[in-house]
Amino acid sequence: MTRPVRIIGAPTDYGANRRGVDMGPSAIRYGGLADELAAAGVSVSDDGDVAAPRAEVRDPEAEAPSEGDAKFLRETREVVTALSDRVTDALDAGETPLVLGGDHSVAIGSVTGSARDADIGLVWFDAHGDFNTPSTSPSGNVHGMPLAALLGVGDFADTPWANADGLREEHVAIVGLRDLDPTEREAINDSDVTAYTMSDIDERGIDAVVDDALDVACSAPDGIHVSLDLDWLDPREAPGVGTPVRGGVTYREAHFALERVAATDALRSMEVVEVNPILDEHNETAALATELAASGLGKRIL
Ligand SMILES: NC(=[NH2+])NCCC[C@H](N)C(=O)O
Ligand SMILES: [Mn+2]
Ligand SMILES: [Mn+2]
Repeated sequence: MTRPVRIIGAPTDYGANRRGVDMGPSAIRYGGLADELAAAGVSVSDDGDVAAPRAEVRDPEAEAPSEGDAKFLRETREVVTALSDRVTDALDAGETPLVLGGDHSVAIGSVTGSARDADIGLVWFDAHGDFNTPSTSPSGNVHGMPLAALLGVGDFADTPWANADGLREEHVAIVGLRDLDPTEREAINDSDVTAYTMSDIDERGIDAVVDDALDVACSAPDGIHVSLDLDWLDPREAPGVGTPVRGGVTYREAHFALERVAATDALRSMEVVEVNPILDEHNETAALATELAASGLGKRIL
């Protein structure tokens, strides 16, 4: 990893219906991110946070927060639009953007920013498909929708602020699925996205699955974006997440996967999301996010 890394915080919890995940960027920085990366020989700078307006302190003259099928969609749009520009700026400067969430809706900003004028691949490490749309979502929470939004699925067709220009379904791999809503399962099956469940990992091992997923993403010409939702890991390893699901990958499997990411030399941009300090135990999930980001960016044991 020769390119410098630029950290960009996206402190929003609008997509998770307001539950504390907006403190993720602070917790991850506090978990020692800059030191961890520096120790790995990565040159790193911190671009601070994008503005994420607090619903509580909004100008009373402003429009009321949006509700309905997708909660806080207008607020989410504000944050991810700003994030998207910051990510593109980092890439234009020859740096690798590392986005700190925030809930997973921030991926709409990171990936649109990374896929501007570039045909990129995407690996989505997650217990969930995040493939809902406003009309199919059972919760209305936008963090369950970013992948569908980026790909222009269903209601998200022709939503320029949320659709990633240079991203095609053929170049997207989801890894570690174990919790899907019925309509999401259908939409993923109908798409050209490649999806690997925890059963695939049980059967074939993390190495075969991750290598196949990376092949899918790396078939895009301009590098890959890696989106790491901390609920990808088993909740015993990562308790500080809002939507934990039993039966996730282990600590070692997660490091292995991110080391493989680094080995491709194709990493263009990355994000770690869904760290919720309110639900965490002694910041261990934030510290884990820090470690895994470092592995993805080239940290080696030896
Ligand atoms: N990024 C996440 N943690 N997503 C969880 C989504 C959970 C559920 N499928 C929903 O749409 O509400
Ligand atoms: Mn998830
Ligand atoms: Mn997710």
